Amino acid sequence: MSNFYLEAASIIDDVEGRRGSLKSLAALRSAKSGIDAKRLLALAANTLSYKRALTVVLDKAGVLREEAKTLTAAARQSNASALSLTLVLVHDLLFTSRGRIAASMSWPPSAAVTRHAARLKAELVKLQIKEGKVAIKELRTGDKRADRIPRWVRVNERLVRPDELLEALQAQGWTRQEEGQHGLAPKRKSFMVSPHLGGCMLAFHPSQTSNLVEHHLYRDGKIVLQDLASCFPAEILLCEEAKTVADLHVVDATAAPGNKTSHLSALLAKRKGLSRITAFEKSAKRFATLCAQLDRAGALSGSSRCQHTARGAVTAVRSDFMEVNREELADVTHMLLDPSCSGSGIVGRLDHLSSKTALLDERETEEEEQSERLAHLATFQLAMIEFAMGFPSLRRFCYSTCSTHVQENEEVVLKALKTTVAQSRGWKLAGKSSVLPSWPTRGLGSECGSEQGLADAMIRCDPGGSMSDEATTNGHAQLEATNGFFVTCFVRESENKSREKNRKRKARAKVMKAIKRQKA
Ligand SMILES: C[S@@+](CC[C@H](N)C(=O)[O-])C[C@H]1O[C@@H](n2cnc3c(N)ncnc32)[C@H](O)[C@@H]1O
Repeated sequence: MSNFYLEAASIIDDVEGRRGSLKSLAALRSAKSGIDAKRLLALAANTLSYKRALTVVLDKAGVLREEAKTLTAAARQSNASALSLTLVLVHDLLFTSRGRIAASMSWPPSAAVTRHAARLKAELVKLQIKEGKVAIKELRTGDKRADRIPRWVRVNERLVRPDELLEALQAQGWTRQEEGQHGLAPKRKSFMVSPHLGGCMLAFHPSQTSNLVEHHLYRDGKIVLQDLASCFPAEILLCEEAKTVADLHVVDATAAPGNKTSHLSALLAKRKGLSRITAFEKSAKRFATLCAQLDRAGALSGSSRCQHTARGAVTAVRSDFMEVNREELADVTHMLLDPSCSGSGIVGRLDHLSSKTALLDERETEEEEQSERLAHLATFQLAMIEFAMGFPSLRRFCYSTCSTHVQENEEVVLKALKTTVAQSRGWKLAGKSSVLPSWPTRGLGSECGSEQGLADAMIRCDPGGSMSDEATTNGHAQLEATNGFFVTCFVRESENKSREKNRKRKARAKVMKAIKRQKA
């Protein structure tokens, strides 16, 4: 137990010293100590999100002054700071219902903090009164937008029908809440059904995440915890093909951890006609996760859980997508391209907590680094799109990111449309009518010049929800709250049409050249 607090304290110090992200540091410490990474991550993240309030309470109660010797000596054991160690202990003393700290009372630092329990609790109440915060969670300085986003759950239609699943949930005491009933967000023991994506997306109260993860429906792969926005690419990619019987070969170019791949698979399983998916992943570690997720979802080709239908079965390949031989994949008709990105749309990342304490000159360096990083990512994203555009039989592909940056979104897409391969092969953006027209927030018009059609062909989800007028009037506001996301869909004009367009473009260029020559 004592190790648990020391490791969590060290993670906090390392995050604040910018030596890595919370997640990666928790994984590292877990590998070294054998302590569950999720528990470490939860304690470090929660302590950080309450750090401001905890520091005030700690200071007023004088714990660090009075117990400096004990706390400093213990913290030194793992090179953690006495402050971070005290914060994690006080966090558990004040905020965990079962008082986890009681389990380690024989450890001097736990005993030292517990000696001040009454004073610490009194200071916490005083702070709540002073700041007018009725609930303790209002003292958090974390990302408030996270509270607005429901815990989105996708019904895995490969293994269960939505009506069957709703019945199972209701039989287990969950109630279905209609939109507008008791406000705009799902209550604790209820769920709502999204008006988007044909009834397969359910919104739960965010506090239900751990209940859902432990639920057998999750373990059996019948539900997938997946953000609403993250389900748009597969839906948009296949919406035109839902009723056709044409054979499809779909590629997921950058697949792990596999949420979008398993969604693709579920959509294809419902469709008539032959279909298969090839999913590529470059990283060995993430490839293992991909296979495990696909297996649980009953989508991994050849696995016993995938036997009920071969339609939409996934062959997972550990490979760099940019090195595949496109001629060997000459029958690929559709593709998802969801490359690595900055992840700036993901709500709840605590990176901002440490940036608040950064010195000004550090911040300037950071901005420079950030713009370099974005430029690097955008170059890689554009290269991926260009590579995809060269697949011989590709008809339609979706490009998506969980970034809010224009550089990774509108800018990359507009550059891609101007590339030689796009022009020569007739790639353009699919119109709004086949790109989830019901979704209210679209690409940034200011970035797309005068062409409103282009912006409308793109979807943007604002982190934490758009609060668009339409959403608010329809009572959907929280039912449209997602992480930040961007998606658009490229389609290929028919060969003849694109050849004709090319011919005209060349003819125009020739005339322009002749005019210029005459003027000269
Ligand atoms: C944003 S994540 C994909 C998330 C996934 N689509 C999902 O919804 O679960 C990007 C993934 O692409 C992988 N990746 C990056 N470059 C790649 C490449 N050249 N070939 C294959 N995979 C790549 C990364 O390792 C990472 O797992």
